[in-house]
Amino acid sequence: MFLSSITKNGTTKVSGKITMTNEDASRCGSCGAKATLKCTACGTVYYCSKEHQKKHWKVHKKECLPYSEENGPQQGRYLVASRDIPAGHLIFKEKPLAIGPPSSSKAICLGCHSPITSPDYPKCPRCFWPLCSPECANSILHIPECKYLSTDENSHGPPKSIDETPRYDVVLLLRCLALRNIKPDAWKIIEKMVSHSEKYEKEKEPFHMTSVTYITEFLKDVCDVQTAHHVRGAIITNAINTRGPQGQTIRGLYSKIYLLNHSCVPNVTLRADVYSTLYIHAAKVIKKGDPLVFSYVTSAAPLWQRQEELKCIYNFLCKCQRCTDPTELGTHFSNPLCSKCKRGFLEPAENYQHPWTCSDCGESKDLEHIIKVDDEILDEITKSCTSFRDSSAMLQTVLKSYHPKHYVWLRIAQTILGKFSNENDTESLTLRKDIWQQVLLLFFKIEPGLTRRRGVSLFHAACLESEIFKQGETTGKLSPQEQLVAVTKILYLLESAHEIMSLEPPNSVEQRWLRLVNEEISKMKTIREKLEERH
Ligand SMILES: C[S@@+](CC[C@H](N)C(=O)[O-])C[C@H]1O[C@@H](n2cnc3c(N)ncnc32)[C@H](O)[C@@H]1O
Repeated sequence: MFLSSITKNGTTKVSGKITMTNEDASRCGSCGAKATLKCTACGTVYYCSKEHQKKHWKVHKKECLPYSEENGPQQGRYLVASRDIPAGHLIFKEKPLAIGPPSSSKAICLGCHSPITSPDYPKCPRCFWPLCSPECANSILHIPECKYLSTDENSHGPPKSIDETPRYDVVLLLRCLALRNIKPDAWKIIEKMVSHSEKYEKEKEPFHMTSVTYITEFLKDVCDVQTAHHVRGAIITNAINTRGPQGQTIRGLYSKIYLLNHSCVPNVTLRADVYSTLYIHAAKVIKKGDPLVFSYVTSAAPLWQRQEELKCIYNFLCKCQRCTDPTELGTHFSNPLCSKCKRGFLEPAENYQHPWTCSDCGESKDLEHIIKVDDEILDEITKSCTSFRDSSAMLQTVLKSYHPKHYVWLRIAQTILGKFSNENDTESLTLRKDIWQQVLLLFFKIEPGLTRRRGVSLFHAACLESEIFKQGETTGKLSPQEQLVAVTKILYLLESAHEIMSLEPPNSVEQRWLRLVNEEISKMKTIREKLEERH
């Protein structure tokens, strides 16, 4: 028959685009009869025969998703590209199953998620939690948790001020639990999520325990302790942070996005609109069979910081291409120069915590020592960053102890760029532009492709080039030919930034970047036209 090989998750591949499934029989997408074959590419549509699959392809190809779900012993379930996906392609977008404030938040309205800034905020008449207006007490968003929160007879839960507090952690937890009755299908997905709750329970992690104790001991009839541990763990492991219209942080759980596994060399990007709909794009060309991965932690953190966070929150050791290469893809992002021979770099063995050994002379140091030296240097330089010229001289000094793509260099570079963004003499502009270009080269390695970080860096580099061009134009230092070359370079940078920024979803806070890039592009095009006319 069609059978040729067995895949990891117990399905049997056939030539072409169809798979035998040993799941319960479903209905044929073409005729509605009982079906035991399913589309291999997306795994969502079933067929009773190969012929009916062929017949249905005209309709299905418009909806056939470019990914499918797989399962592995180490990494659990994950999504895999079922065909080659071009860079920038919108792989899918998804609305949240449930949204709520992050685990720790300043006062935020539970009816509409607006930040609350006045200490005289209105309170919900039933549960006494802060709102932005009395009308929000009856918002659809607030009703589900209000039912539970209002059983807190002694008002242990409501925040007592507008300051940041972890009390908001329970809100999303209760909204998820409310789905058991409101949306049972969504609840089934949450039940299946990885939660690592045994770990949180065993370690008695204080934030976890406080929320679980509150909803099981102070509120009536919410759920049993095991369910509370699971849901709280599932939120911590799977929720994604987004931003509301006023820039406020909100977190949400999603029905497919949670299946994206982690890599420190991501190939997809997540972008959100203000309604927390997430857009998943290919950051670069993704080959058929590649897992779809994004980074759970910031790519700008050194190896040990990324690994500790992944272990502590997500309970695994990352074995991605970047983490297993002792030079982190040739960047030496976490490797200091050996202080003994000054030729080699200190590199970790398989376990990042083992003594780090010089690649040239074999000298070794403990991770603790490396972190201490990095912290001291960062502290000293950040404190003495008082003038732009001194700071950029320090950036050069740092290169005596670190590679130009090391994270200590990056942190100092970012501090300088932030602190001296208004220094506009030609020398400072040129130095800042050079720093941005080095930052860009680094991100090209650690956050490659169509990522927002690269888009923003390209835009900043273009704006500095543009400022230098304008000063050269005013002082008459540039010949018409040199002007044309400079404008062409600026337009190239801006158009590269545009390619990335155009992936920002409609109704997103980040659309402002796209507007800025578009404005600069049209200004530069007008200048180029005038120059070409003169030429
Ligand atoms: C958001 S979930 C991803 C989906 C998950 N694999 C599942 O089966 O539901 C995050 C969890 O997946 C696992 N995971 C994600 N990326 C991994 C990786 N690169 N290596 C090992 N485990 C990984 C970890 O258990 C992590 O806590």
